[in-house]
Amino acid sequence: MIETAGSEVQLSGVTRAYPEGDGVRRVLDGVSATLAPGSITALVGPSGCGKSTLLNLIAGIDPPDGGSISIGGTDLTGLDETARTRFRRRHIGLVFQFFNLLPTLTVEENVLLPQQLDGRDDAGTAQRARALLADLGLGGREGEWPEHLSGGEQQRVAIARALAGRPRLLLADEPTGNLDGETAEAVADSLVALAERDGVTVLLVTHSDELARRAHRRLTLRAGGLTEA
Ligand SMILES: Nc1ncnc2c1ncn2[C@@H]1O[C@H](COP(=O)(O)OP(=O)(O)OP(=O)(O)O)[C@@H](O)[C@H]1O
Repeated sequence: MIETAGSEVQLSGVTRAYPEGDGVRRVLDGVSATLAPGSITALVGPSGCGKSTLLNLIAGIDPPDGGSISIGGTDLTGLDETARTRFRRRHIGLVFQFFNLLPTLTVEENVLLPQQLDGRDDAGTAQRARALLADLGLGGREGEWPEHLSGGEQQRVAIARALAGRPRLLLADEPTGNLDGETAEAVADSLVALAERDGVTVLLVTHSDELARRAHRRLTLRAGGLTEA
């Protein structure tokens, strides 16, 4: 049993606007929610409503214009960019629609990269990376190049990379959006099963009802705010 406790995520009055024409468009207009530790939440909503924007704010990639984002008691909005990057590397796993694997690194090197960047690549890390790849059906594929893998296999590598550092929070932006139906279902099952096993808190942006159904909870972002649905 792996001991990883997910963090509680608290969003309070989060706002974010982008320039539009001569004015600004308030994409997020006071978003508040609490994600329970170890919960899996699907974030849905119409195209352009701000789902990726919100995910990027929670990841600390961008700061919000207002409000606060707290992960496991750490207020991200109180951190500068360097500290947010360090926090993200240490505590947050990210999965993207287009996998974002580095083509010049092998499968295992891709999985280990975030921890190398964080100075945490010891023997235990490599062991966990290999175990995760095996859990994801990629045992024996560690030395291959990403481009030799199918889309579903590449996304499994990205899931291993996201979980290898024992994150407290996993953020996934359309993780099955670039996969065909059957592959998408298998990848979704793996992601949910491993997240539940590790007890990691998960927020998944998705247009897929199949994926949203696997979550414990569904939040809809519409007109700048979140509703339970
Ligand atoms: N860097 C930016 N500069 C200006 N406008 C932006 C920027 N990023 C996003 N936007 C705008 O903010 C709005 C929300 O974008 P976002 O990508 O967060 O939506 P989304 O809900 O994830 O959409 P989709 O489901 O289509 O991926 C869109 O109107 C988009 O054009």
